[in-house]
Amino acid sequence: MSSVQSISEKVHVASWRDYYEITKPRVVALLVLTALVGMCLSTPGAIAWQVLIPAILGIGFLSSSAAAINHIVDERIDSEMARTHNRPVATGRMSALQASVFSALLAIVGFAMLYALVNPLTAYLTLSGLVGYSCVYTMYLKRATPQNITIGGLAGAIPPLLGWTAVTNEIHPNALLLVLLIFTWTPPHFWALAIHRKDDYAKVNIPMLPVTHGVAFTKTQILLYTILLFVVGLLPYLVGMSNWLYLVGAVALNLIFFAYAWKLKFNADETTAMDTFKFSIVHLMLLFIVLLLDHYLLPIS
Ligand code: HEM
Ligand SMILES: CC(C)=CCC/C(C)=C/CC/C(C)=C/COP(=O)(O)OP(=O)(O)O
Repeated sequence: MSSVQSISEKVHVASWRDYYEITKPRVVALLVLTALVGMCLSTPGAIAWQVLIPAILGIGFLSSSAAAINHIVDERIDSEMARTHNRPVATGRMSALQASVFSALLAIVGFAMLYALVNPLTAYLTLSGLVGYSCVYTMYLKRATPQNITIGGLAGAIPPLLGWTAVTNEIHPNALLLVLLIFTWTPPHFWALAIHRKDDYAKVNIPMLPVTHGVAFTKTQILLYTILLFVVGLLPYLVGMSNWLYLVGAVALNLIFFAYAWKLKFNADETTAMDTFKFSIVHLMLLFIVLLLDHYLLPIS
């Protein structure tokens, strides 16, 4: 490291790129997509842009704020793990104060937009997602129990409900079904990565499942969750919320996810865990796109 670089790090020279990075933009993009699908599925009609735009921005801002808090709280462990050591707050390019001010601004603007331009129910539910992820999961569960991500996953699963309530101002069972889909998807999504990064988590004493219960047990759990996800994936069709197009898409995607999990359990090579993790992201994105296509191409009368 050059001396210029080390001096600039000490005075916390954060660029716009660092601010962007601490919002976890790709995670938030997928969260917002699931919220958008929740909005669209809540009504057969079109969504008024006066609701659509503040809802998407408000949910996006509060999720980004939560992601920034995660970077602040995890400064020490992030700086010690290979995957995260170069993060803006962990390296010191950005101070915790800078990140806190940025996060607070995002939270205030996001909450105000939802409260004033969407509805208070959506504002409070989104705030509960922020508290769930940044306080309950990051500050407590992550460090306390190997079931951290199964329970904490509820915060990341909530966006379809937020989209739904933004349009209808009510908590509908179908919206909860979309939440359940993401809730069931989260363990195989994360544990596949955790297997690959097991040594990182062990080094910083974070009790992720592969560290506490071993890789073989975690692989079994991943396989079982993909079976559960297959069953949960049938529900939108079975309750009459979605049509055959969704059913075909969900069955295909969930079978592929199961095949990855099977390979991971019984025939893994060194790339299988990361391949499974990467596929999980494509899987969720396509699943929600299929929900959307099904909703608009094959409307339920
Ligand atoms: C408690 C629940 C969850 C945990 C513990 C978790 C964990 C992780 C971790 C550790 C990464 C790697 C991040 C990195 O290396 O930068 C990741 C990536 C990702 N996650 Fe999750 N995740 C969760 C829920 C979700 C949810 C609900 C979504 C979206 C609906 C999501 C979408 C993504 C995406 C898109 C990436 C790729 C990010 C990138 O390439 O920059 N995750 N997740
Ligand atoms: C308002 C609302 C819906 C908030 C939810 C916000 C949100 C960003 C959820 C994503 C979950 C996630 C990426 C967890 C990983 O955290 P980690 O600390 O285990 O992963 P890391 O080591 O990569 O930081």
